[in-house]
Parts: sequence; structure tokens; C-alpha cells
Amino acid sequence: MADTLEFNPEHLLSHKFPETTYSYTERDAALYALGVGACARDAVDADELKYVYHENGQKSIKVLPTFAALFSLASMPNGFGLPGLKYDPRLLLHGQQYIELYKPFPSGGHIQNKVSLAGLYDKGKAAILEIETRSYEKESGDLLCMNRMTVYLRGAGGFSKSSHPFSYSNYPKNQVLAVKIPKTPPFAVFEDCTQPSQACSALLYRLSGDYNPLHSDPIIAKVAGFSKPILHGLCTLGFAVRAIIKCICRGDPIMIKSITGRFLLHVYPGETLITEMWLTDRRVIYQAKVKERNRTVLSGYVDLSHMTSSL
Ligand SMILES: CCCCCCC[C@@H](O)CC(=O)SCCNC(=O)CCNC(=O)[C@H](O)C(C)(C)COP(=O)(O)OP(=O)(O)OC[C@H]1O[C@@H](n2cnc3c(N)ncnc32)[C@H](O)[C@@H]1OP(=O)(O)O
Repeated sequence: MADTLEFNPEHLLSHKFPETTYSYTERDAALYALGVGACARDAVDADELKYVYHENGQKSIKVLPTFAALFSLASMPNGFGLPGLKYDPRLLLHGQQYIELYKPFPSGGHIQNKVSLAGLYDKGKAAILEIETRSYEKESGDLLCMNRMTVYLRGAGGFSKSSHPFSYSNYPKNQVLAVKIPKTPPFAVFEDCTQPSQACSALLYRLSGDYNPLHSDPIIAKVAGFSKPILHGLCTLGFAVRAIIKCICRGDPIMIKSITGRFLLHVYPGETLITEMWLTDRRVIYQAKVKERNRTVLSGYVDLSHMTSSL
């Protein structure tokens, strides 16, 4: 019998993920919006009040498209306790997130998640694991969104049995392209001011369902190699996409069709994020930098369903 304590890619590949359910209300959607900085600069922001309040008599609040990412975490309620997978959870980092959106989210509802393994790679010093989650609205049965979450498991590589590094993926390589940042000046730049309360952003964001202690516990953060707790990758992604909705979509979240983001470097809560955007046809290439360290922490692109007439 194979040793289940060893990293065993074959066990992992044959694993059948159980379907999971997730329910949310307007309160969850509003809490999420606050966690990614909506209305933090201006409590009556004309583009963002709709994410937290029934503005102008609207029947329900609007849901940010990056809220979709919460379904991918919710679809793994027991974390990555998977057969054949051996790693130190304290060394896990979020590497990438890819989201396809098929329908605007209702302000509350019940979701059915179908989960599968999308990729597994041996990078020597690390293993890379990709989990795909398709999320359906329970009532209508409609597919709402697809998430592909890439996690970077430091120290878990070197499991390949042959001299060729193990590599498995179930999706076309050209679905997510490497990002080339244009040399031209950005079309738009958005800076999220540091405010005293922003230092708590990781503590606020975790209430949306990612309770990884890396974002709140100074001892765990040190074990993971950081001087203090770091921000959730999905929080940084939420800030960047919110900036794109504001600057390019004229505040209309429904224009976002898909989102790709690669986390290049950690962010400390309280740092200032500058999102730079380049518009090429219906694609927004973006990068987010931490102003205080002048380092790029996230890059990717967002595809739009259509353009606004004013652009
Ligand atoms: C249910 C549980 C759910 C849990 C999900 C989410 C939990 C969250 O709470 C966790 C978080 O939010 S962590 C915070 C967000 N993430 C980060 O801060 C990571 C930032 N990135 C890094 O530090 C480095 O890029 C780092 C460390 C990722 C990589 O840097 P290096 O080790 O220097 O890598 P490098 O030598 O350049 O490349 C090695 C191979 O890996 C590929 N790669 C690199 N960065 C990647 C990334 N970000 N995503 C995916 N793949 C990546 C490279 O392509 C390379 O492969 P190859 O040699 O084949 O090109």
C-alpha cells in the first residue's frame, strides 16, 4: 500500500472533491466591499456607496465581481487536507487567481460549488496546486462563476518520481496568458490613501471567510518569513479590481467579464496601493505597486464585456 504520508500526486489526481454549498446575505457582500476598501476614502463615494447601502432607493446592494473569489475558499471548508498532499500550511502562499463571471451576483443567495483539481506542478523548491471551483446558483441552477485558485506551497516540491518535473493541468495553456506590462504611460492610475484604519484591513478582510493566521498572528507570520502579518492576496486583488471599475468602467461592476491576477510580492496592511491600468481594446492590463517600497505586488488583466461610450 502506498504511504499516504508522502506527497503522492497519483492519490491527489484521483481524488473526488465533494460538492459544497455556500450561503450569503447582503451583509456578507457589504462586509466584503468594506474589506477591499470600498468607501474608505469617502463614505459617500458616488461610485461605491451602492456596494454597502441601498442608494437612491435601489432594492438591494450591488455585489463586487471579486466577491466571486470567496466561493473558491468556501468550496474547501477543510482547507487543503487532501489525500497525497503533504505540505506545511504555514508556508502556503496564494500565487494566482483566475475568475470568469457569467452573471451578475444577486445580493444574497445559496451557492452550489463543484470542485476539481485543475493543476499540479513540481517546481523543486515548491509545489503548485490549482483548484477549480464552478459555482451555481442553487435556485435557478445557473452557473454564476468559475474560480481557479493557484496556491504556492513552499518546501513541498521535489515529489516527482522521474527526472522530468511533474506537471499536470486540465485547461488550455493559452487561457491565462503571462502579463506584459506596456512601456507606455498608464491610461489611468488610482491610489488608495493609507488611513489609520487601513492597518486593520487584514483583520477586517478575514471576516469575509479567510481565517488563515498568516494575516493576523505575528508568530505564524514570522514562521512564514514575514516581519508581521501580511495582507490576503484576494484583498489586494479586490483593491485593484475596484480601482479598475472606478477608473475604466465608470463605476459599473457588471462590465467585468474575467479577472486574472498573479501575486508577486506580499503586502503589509497599512501600505498604500497604486494601481496602474492600460487599456487595450476590451482588456485592461494592470499592476499594483506598494508606494512605500516602490515594489510591484500584483499584476494581471481584466477582460470587459463591453466598453463605455465615453472611453
Ligand atoms: C482552503 C485554503 C485556501 C488558501 C488560499 C489562500 C490563502 C491565503 O490566506 C494566503 C494568502 O493570501 S498569501 C498572500 C498573497 N500572496 C503573496 O503575498 C505571495 C506573493 N508572491 C511571492 O512571494 C512570490 O512570487 C512567490 C514566493 C510565490 C514565488 O517566488 P519565488 O519562490 O522566488 O518563485 P520563482 O523562483 O520566481 O518561480 C518558481 C516557479 O514558480 C512559478 N511562480 C512564481 N511565482 C508564482 C505565483 N505567484 N503564482 C504561480 N506560480 C508562480 C514560476 O513561474 C516558476 O516556475 P517556472 O520555473 O516553471 O517558470
